[in-house]
Amino acid sequence: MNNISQPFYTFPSPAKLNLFLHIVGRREDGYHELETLFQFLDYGDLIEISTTTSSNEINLLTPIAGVSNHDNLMVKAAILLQNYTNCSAGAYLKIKKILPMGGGLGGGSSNAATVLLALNVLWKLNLSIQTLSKLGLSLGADVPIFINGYAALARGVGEQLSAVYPKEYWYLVTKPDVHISTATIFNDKNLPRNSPRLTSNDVEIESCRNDCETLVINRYPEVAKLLTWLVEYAPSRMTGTGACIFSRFTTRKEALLIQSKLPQGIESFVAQGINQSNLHSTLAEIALTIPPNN
Ligand SMILES: C[C@@](CO)(OP(=O)(O)O)[C@H](O)COP(=O)(O)OP(=O)(O)OC[C@H]1O[C@@H](n2ccc(N)nc2=O)[C@H](O)[C@@H]1O
Ligand SMILES: Nc1ncnc2c1ncn2[C@@H]1O[C@H](COP(=O)(O)OP(=O)(O)O)[C@@H](O)[C@H]1O
Repeated sequence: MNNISQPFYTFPSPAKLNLFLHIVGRREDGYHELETLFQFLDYGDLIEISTTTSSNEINLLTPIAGVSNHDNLMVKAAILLQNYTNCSAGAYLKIKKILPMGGGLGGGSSNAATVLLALNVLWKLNLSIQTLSKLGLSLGADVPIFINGYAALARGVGEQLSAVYPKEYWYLVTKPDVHISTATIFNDKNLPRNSPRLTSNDVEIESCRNDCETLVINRYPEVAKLLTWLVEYAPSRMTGTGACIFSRFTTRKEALLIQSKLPQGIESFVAQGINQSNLHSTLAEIALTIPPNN
């Protein structure tokens, strides 16, 4: 039996969209240099955390199918933070997984960022956003944007962030029935890697693109078919290395209408693009409720 005596606190773990994604070069270690515009969605997973001082174990009470607890980015994030700070406390973690995995919505990275930020508060570690971002980057290239919590134009592998304020449209997000691995796309010899670098941060999203999209369309007919269907209704583009596609609408009502017409069997949801992650307001609220000697 688990001896859980402290309350569980609930934290959101939102999705991200890459409103565009340009590949501008490749580093010597093989990683690609990107210029990508990140915005959050008001939609994502929910993570519950309870801390303990009676053991330093990290217990994930809700395993994710297909991911061993040992490999789960939530567990890895908690252990990384413990080791970095020599923290002797432990934690119980639960997740309500809502985001599709491997869809380019950044769910795993978001989960890692939520655990880092939440345990920093619950364990009272007081690490800065900069330090947490650096730690998070070792878990995945998308972790720093979720730690940062503001929409941003990202350079490097996604860790050099400049604040931007794209319009907060409504999106219909659809998932073709394929799993695309980030590594497979980045390792493909046909991936274009030489987009010109942006000359300013003030960019027109419509005139940009996702440099992975053509390759993915050529390799995965399910993605090509769905994208061809969606562009008849709204501007639509792939996020990350796929396979999810986001279609842009001015109102929620329009997005819901097209969702109702989707071909049968396509997983989808409607959400609003937001320039501040909803995790950060929750963290501030919870920080105020934690007793000083907890
Ligand atoms: C492409 C993006 C865009 O936001 O998102 P996703 O499609 O995964 O959501 C990210 O850069 C993905 O970041 P993340 O999913 O954290 O990637 P990682 O786990 O760090 O990397 C997986 C593998 O992809 C390759 N990789 C990743 C990022 C990058 N800039 N260049 C690469 O070449 C490397 O081979 C690496 O081993
Ligand atoms: N907590 C987690 N949530 C989702 N995926 C995880 C998690 N921990 C590890 N993973 C692994 O990370 C992979 C990428 O997942 P995810 O971040 O959702 O996709 P993407 O990088 O395409 O946005 C998954 O296929 C899974 O093997």
